[in-house]
Amino acid sequence: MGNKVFIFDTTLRDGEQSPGVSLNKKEKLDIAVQLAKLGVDIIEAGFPIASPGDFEAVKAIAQNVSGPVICALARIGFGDIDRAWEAVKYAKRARIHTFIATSDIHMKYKLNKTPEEVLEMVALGVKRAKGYTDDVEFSAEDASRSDLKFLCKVFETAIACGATTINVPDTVGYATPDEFGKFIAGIKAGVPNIDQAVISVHCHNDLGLAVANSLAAVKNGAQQVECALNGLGERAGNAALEEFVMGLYTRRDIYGYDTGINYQEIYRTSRLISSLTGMPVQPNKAVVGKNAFAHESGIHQDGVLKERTTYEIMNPQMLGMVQSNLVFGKHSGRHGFKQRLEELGYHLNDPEMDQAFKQFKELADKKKQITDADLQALAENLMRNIPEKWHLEYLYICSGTGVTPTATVRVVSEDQVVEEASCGDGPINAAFKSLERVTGMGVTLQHYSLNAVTGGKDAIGEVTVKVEYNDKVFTGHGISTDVLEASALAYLNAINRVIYENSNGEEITGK
Ligand SMILES: CC(=O)SCCNC(=O)CCNC(=O)[C@H](O)C(C)(C)COP(=O)(O)OP(=O)(O)OC[C@H]1O[C@@H](n2cnc3c(N)ncnc32)[C@H](O)[C@@H]1OP(=O)(O)O
Ligand SMILES: CC(C)C(=O)C(=O)O
Repeated sequence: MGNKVFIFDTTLRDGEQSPGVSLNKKEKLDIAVQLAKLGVDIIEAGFPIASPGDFEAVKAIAQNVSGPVICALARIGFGDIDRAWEAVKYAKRARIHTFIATSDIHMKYKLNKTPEEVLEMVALGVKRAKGYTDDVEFSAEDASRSDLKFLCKVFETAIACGATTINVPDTVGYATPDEFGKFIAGIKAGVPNIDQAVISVHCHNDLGLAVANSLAAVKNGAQQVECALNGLGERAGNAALEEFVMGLYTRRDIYGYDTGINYQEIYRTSRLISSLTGMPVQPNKAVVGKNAFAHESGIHQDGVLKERTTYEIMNPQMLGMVQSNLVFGKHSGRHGFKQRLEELGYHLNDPEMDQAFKQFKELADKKKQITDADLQALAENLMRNIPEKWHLEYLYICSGTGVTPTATVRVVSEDQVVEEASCGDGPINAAFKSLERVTGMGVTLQHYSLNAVTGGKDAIGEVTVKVEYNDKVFTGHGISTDVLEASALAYLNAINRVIYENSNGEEITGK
C-alpha cells in the first residue's frame, strides 16, 4: 500500500445519478475504457439491480475492461448482492460494494429499522458478498451524521464478516474539513480490527467542501478516495477526481501521497465525459475549465510571459492540454491533420479519418483558423456517431421581428426523401417540430444547451439536446458554425439514437 491513495471512480454510478444524465451501454463502456487509461484503481460501473440496462452495462464493462478492479453497487439485501455479482463476476478483479445507512435519521425515517437490526443486516449482507468474492467494500451511508460509537461497531462487524474496504460517506455533504479529518481519526482509533481493511471516503459537495474533506481524510488515515470526473454526482456532485488528484500532487509537500493516475489523460477524460453526459464543464472550473489556465489581465500576462509559474501552480501540458505549433486552416493537408488529432489523443480508423478530414475542410471554408478545440469538437462528434436512419439534407429557416418563425427540412434515408415545414414559437422550435414530422417520431425535448467551442464570431456552436421517448432519455449532439443548423443536427441525432437503440433491442439506462 505504502504511500499510495487508491482512486475509486464513481462517475458511472454516482456520477450517473446527476439529474439529467443518462448513459447507454456503449457510452458507459467508452468511458470505462478511458478511465482505465486514466489509471483509476477501481471503476464503480453501476448499480445492477437498478435496471436491466445498468445490469448489462456493468456486465459489459466487467467483460471488456482490464486494469482496474470493476465494482458493482448493491443495497445490503441478498437480492441486490446476488444481482451485483451476476453482473460483475466476469471481471478479472471484481468487487461488490454493499451499503446501508447508519445515521439515526436514516435508520428511523428511511429504513424504519433499529440500530440492532441494521447491525444484523450488515453482518448478513457482508457475509453474502464475501461468499462471492474476496474483494468486498462496505459503506455506512450518511456516516458523517452517524453516532461515532455505533459506526465503529458497524465497521468492526463488517470487517469481521469479510469487508476489505470500509467506506465513510459524507452522503449529504454536511461535514467540514477539520471535523471530517477528526472523524476519520476517530474511526481509526475506535475500530479494533481496522488494520484488516482499507479506509475509504466518499464526499459530496453540497457545501463545496468535497475535495477539501477528502484531503483532510487522507491526512488522517484514509487510503481510498471515491470521486467522479468533473465533480458529477447526486445533487451538487461528488469530489471532483481531477481536483483531488491534482491537490494531492501539487501539495505533495504536505500530503506525501501518490496516486496511480496518468495525469496526461485528465483533460481528455474530462472532455469525453462532458461530451457523453451532456453536462458542460463551467469555464472557471478548477483544473479542467476553459479558463483554468487563461490569463486575462496585463500584470498576470506579463508575469506568465516572464516565468509561467508566477501564476500557474500546475502545468496544463501535464494534464494533456497540448499546445500546437501547427496552425490549421483550409490549406492544411491530411498528414498534419492526422498527426495533430493523434497528438490530441484521437486515434480514428480510416473511414472515420476520411469523414473527419472532409468535415475539417468544410469547416475551414467557413472559419479562417482552426484551433485544437475545433479539432477536438470534430473528433468527438465523430466518436459519438451512430448509424443514421435519417440524414439532414436541407434546412431553411425564416425568422425575425414581426415574422412567424417557420422551418422547412428535408431528410433522406436509404430509400426515402421527405420534406416538411412547420411554424414554431421560435426558429429552433420550428425546426424541431419539422424534424418530428418528417421522421414521424414524437419525442419530448427535456434539455437544450449551446456551447461556443472557441471565442470569436466564427466559433463552432456545439448543441446538446436530451429528448424523452417512452420514459427514457436520449442525448443528441450537433456542431456547426451556424447555431440553428447545429440545433437541427443535434435534434436529428437524438431522434436517430432513439431509432437505433430501439431497433437494436438495446436497453438504455434511464433513471
Ligand atoms: C447514497 C446513494 O447514492 S445510494 C444509491 C442511490 N441510487 C439509486 O437509488 C439509483 C437506483 N435506484 C433504483 O433504481 C431504485 O431505487 C431501486 C431499484 C434500488 C429500488 O427501487 P424500489 O424497490 O422501487 O424502492 P424505492 O427506491 O422506492 O425505495 C427504496 C427501498 O430500499 C430501502 N433501502 C434503502 N437503502 C437500503 C439499503 N442500503 N439496504 C437495504 N434496503 C435499503 C428503503 O428503505 C426502501 O425500502 P421500502 O420499500 O421497504 O421502504
Ligand atoms: C452508496 C454510498 C457510498 C453513497 O453513494 C453515498 O453515501 O453518498
